[in-house]
Amino acid sequence: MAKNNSYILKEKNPPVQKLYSKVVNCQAVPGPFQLFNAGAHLFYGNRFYWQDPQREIVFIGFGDVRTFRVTEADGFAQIEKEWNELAGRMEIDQEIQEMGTGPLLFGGFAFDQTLGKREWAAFGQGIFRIPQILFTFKKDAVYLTVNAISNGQDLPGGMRGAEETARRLLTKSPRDPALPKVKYVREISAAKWKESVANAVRLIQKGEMDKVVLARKMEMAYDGAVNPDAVLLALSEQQHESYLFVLEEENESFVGASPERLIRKTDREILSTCLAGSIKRGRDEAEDLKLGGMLLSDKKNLNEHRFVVSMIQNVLAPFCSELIVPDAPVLMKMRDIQHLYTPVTGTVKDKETTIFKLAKALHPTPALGGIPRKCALEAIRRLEKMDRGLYGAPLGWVDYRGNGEFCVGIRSGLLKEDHAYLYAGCGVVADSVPEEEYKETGVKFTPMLRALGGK
Ligand SMILES: C=C(O[C@@H]1C=C(C(=O)O)C=C[C@H]1O)C(=O)O
Ligand SMILES: [Mg+2]
Repeated sequence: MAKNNSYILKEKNPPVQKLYSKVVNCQAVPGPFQLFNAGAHLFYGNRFYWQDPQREIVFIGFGDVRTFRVTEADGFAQIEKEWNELAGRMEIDQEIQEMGTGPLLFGGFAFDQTLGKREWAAFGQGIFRIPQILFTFKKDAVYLTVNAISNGQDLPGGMRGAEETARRLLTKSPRDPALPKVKYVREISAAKWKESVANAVRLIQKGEMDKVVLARKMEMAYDGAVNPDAVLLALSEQQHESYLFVLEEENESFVGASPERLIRKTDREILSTCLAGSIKRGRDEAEDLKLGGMLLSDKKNLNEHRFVVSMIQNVLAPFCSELIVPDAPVLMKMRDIQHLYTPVTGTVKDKETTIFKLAKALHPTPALGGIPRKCALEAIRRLEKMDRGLYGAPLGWVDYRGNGEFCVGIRSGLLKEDHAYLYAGCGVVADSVPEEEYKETGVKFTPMLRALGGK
C-alpha cells in the first residue's frame, strides 16, 4: 500500500501516480455490522461505515490508499481538486458498472473551517479517504472494490494482497462489541447555553438576523475505551430511517444516526432535504398524532422551517433546469422526535455542477447555520464558545463518476478514548423560549445517549 510516496519527491521527474481499482462480486457475505466489526483487528482507526435511510447502499471501507486533509480555506474546492487529479489517472478493472463501486472517496468536512480545533484535532478541518478495501452493499448484491496507488508502471502487487485480506475478513468471526461502563454523563454549561439562546433571541428581535442555530455539548466518561462498533450496532437497532455513519481517525471516531440529507446526486438528478421544526413523539398513537398535528400548524416551527426551504430553493435554483419544492412540509418521524420535512428534487443543468459545488453552496443551510448566513455564523462563534468539529457538517461519499451523497452530520458524537462528546442544536427564531429550546436539544441527544448506554 503506497501511503505517501515521499521518495518520489526526490526524483527529478517523478513518475505519475496512478490509481488502480478492481471490482468483483462477493458471495456469502456476513451482515454489514459483522463485517465492519470483523475488520477491527486489522483496520481499527482506519475504517468507515455508511448507510442511507432507505438502506439502498451500505459502504464499509478499510484502510486507505490516500487521505486528503482539508488545509485550504475552501475545503470543498481543495478536496474536489485533489480527488479529480487522482481520479483523472485511473485504471479500473471493472466488469461491473454499479454506482458506488470502484474508486470512491469518503469523509467529512468540519462545520466551521475558520476555527482552530480543540477536541477535534485529529479530524482537523475535514478528512477524506480512498479506502484500500471497500464493500458496497446494494439491494441484492455485495461488491468488493480493492484500490492501490502506484507510479503507473507496474500493476501494484498490493492489489492482490488487499483482495486476499478482504476475502479473509468475510470468514472472520466478529468480536462481541460491548460498551465499557459509564462513569458519568455531564451537561456542559446548560445554564450559560440558555443565556446564549436568550441573547440570540434579543439579536433577532432587534432585527440583526432572522434565525440562528445554537448547539450544546454533553460529555460522557467510561471506565475503558469506547469503540464505535457497539454504538453502531445499537444505532442500527434503535434508529431506522436515518443515515448511519462512522468515520474513524487514529483512535477516535465520529459516529451518528442523522435524519438529514444535505445533497444526493445521481447523474443529473439531485435530492435535498429541508428539515427544521421539531416536537417529541407521543407515548401512544393518539398523543403522537396530536403532537404531529400541533407541529404542522405551529407558527414558530413553521417559521424555522420556512427559512430553510427558501434558502435551499434559492441556492439550488440557478444550478437546475428543473426544481420541485412542495408548498407545505410533511412530518418526518424518528424514534424520539418528529420534524417538519420538505423534500426537494431537481435536475442540474450542466456537468460542471458537481456534488462538491452543490454541497459548498448549501452548507450550512439555516437548519444548522442561520439567516443571514454570515451574521448567524458570527453569532454561533461568539455565543456557542465550542468547536462543532464535524458535527452539523457535510459527511458522505463521491464515486469516480461524480455520483454521491452528503448527509448533515447531526445526532452524532465524537468517541475519544474513554470519553464521548455529543452535540445537539436547535433553530432559534424571534419567539424562541430558551427553556423550550433546551428541552428540544434534550430530545435530540436521546438517540446517541441511548446508543451510548447513558439513558
Ligand atoms: C441542529 C440539529 O437539528 C436541526 C434543528 C432542528 C430544529 O431546530 O427544529 C431540526 C432538525 C435539524 O435540522 C441537531 O439535531 O443537532
Ligand atoms: Mg427547532
